[in-house]
Amino acid sequence: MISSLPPNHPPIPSTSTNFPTRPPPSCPMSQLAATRPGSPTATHPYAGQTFTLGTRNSKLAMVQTEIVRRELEQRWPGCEIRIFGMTTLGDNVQTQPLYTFGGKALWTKELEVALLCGQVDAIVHSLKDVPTEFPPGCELGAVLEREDPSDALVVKEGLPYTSLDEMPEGSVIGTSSVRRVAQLRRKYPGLKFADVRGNLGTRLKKLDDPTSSYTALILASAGLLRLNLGHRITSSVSSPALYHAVGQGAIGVEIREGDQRARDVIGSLECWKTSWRTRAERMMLRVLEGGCSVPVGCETKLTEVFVKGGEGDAPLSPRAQKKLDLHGVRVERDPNAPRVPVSPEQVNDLPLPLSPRSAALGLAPSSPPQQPGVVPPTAHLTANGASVPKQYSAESIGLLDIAEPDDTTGIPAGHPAVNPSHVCPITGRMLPVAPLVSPSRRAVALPGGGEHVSSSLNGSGTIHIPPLHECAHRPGRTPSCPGSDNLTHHATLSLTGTITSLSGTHAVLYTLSRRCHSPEDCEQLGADVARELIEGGGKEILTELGRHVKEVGGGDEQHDGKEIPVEAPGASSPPAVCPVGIPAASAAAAANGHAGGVAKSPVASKSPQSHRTVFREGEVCLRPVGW
Ligand SMILES: NCc1[nH]cc(CCC(=O)O)c1CC(=O)O
Repeated sequence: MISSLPPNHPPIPSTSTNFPTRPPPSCPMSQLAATRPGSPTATHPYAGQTFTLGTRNSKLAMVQTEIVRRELEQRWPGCEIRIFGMTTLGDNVQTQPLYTFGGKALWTKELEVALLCGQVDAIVHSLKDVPTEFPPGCELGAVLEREDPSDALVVKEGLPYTSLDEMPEGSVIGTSSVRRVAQLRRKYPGLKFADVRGNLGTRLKKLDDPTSSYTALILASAGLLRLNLGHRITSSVSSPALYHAVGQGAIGVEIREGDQRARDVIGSLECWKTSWRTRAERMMLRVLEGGCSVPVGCETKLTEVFVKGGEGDAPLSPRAQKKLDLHGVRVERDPNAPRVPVSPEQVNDLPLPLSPRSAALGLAPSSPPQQPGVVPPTAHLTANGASVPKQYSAESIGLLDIAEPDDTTGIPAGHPAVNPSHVCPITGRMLPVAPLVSPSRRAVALPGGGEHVSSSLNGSGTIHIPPLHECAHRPGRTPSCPGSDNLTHHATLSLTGTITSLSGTHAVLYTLSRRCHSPEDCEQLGADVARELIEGGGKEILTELGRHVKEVGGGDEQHDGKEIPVEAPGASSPPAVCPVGIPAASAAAAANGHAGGVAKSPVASKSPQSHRTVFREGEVCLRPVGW
């Protein structure tokens, strides 16, 4: 185990009886903390205590747990962080295709027992493998910043292919995931898909073995990157050909329900953006009643929105919140307008309507970057005209205009606020600047303290730069505000969900983009997308898969290298016709550039008898390019 760790990786103990003495934390932030009043120091209430992280014995699980340990040591100096490795059912059953043996807790059950009996204080998981519902007594303590969530193509050593498109018919792609098989069969009906089991190292060995039939594997990019195997990624396989798994690329840490110490300690690791995105994804899967072994793919995009009443302020009053909900891109479909494919990225870049104030000032809204040949999304969207001026009265609700800041800094390039003393020493990123920067790049002062620096952007207004201790990435939030970073977050979240039949012939996809103000809003978005998918034909696809699994499941023969069957034996009829299902051939043609007519709106595609999708204010639902 240790000999095969990535270069420069610290040694990893495999049992709790073999803990090395940890060196004193060397993080610059902890030193900074010790010298700054009001920030956490080694005298926090948990100093001197031991905290044990449980995880699977696989190399990836151990590397991810090391990441968690390092982060905790930085945030909680004086705590001893131990690692305890365990084997799970998923590790033991190597001969049966994963999707055929029931139980969603394949990788988690044994660890949860250890957690509940106090053997460990937290469990470090790949969030993708964590069931959407926790057993009684367990809860999710934190979700860490996401690694690349995409899937990756890894071609056998010595073969010249650089993408799936280049592979000859009959090439064998190794993967044990029904999600990958189903979606890729849809776009590449000529390829063969075969099971491949074992940990990442084992799979790569099987791939490179010249006697094996595999041409390539599809694996999660995140796992390869975390194991320093990024050089094996031949290319990324992402939407619209392949939507990634729910939670893919994120590390989730499970704790005992109500364990305040764990909530404080583990909660300090939370990345709110990843958490919001994965909450939406996981709620979608939960409503679909699927586990990690269902052909459900997704994609999320979160764009932070800064509003007055944000960082450092008290939450908005219910009245202001209600008005805020009304502030957004209100769109409805014009049935006569031409349908134009729009990518999920573009959904987030939809131009915002002008506030009356901006309009009065003659300010232009920020325009999204346009791809050559792609008609701007507004071409088939109509803002709900008459009520707009009233609704978008930013002044009346104390809301600033909204712009798309640079995701990492929130500061427009060249702004005087870009000053090295405001760079977070943990992430190396600029501290967030709030409030935002309107389409005209104006900014105003926020109440609630902090440094106020004049902005010369437009010669008006000031900009709020939080002092270092307000940095969202600061180490261990003080125990006086456990599990909370005192920030009020607002974001536009876009979630695409897709369900594909194992044969690749039936698929349903739905995208919804909505302004969210809380984690619960994100979950609601996930539930709404799930409902649309179910009503759009996803239910039939999942039911059919369930039948198939029942029929082929239960066998214990060696499955490695075996082709994954298209349908259950005897179940030759396709799933009940799905209203928005798109036959593989036309979908493949669309993906190859003959997109005409594929960007069918879910609303338009539904018969009048079936339910009608009513867009709520602030929602956008569009079909991505190539689907
Ligand atoms: N079920 C296996 C699993 N669980 C998490 C990862 C990779 C890391 C991640 O997706 O977060 C993998 C391997 C893979 O899918 O290639």
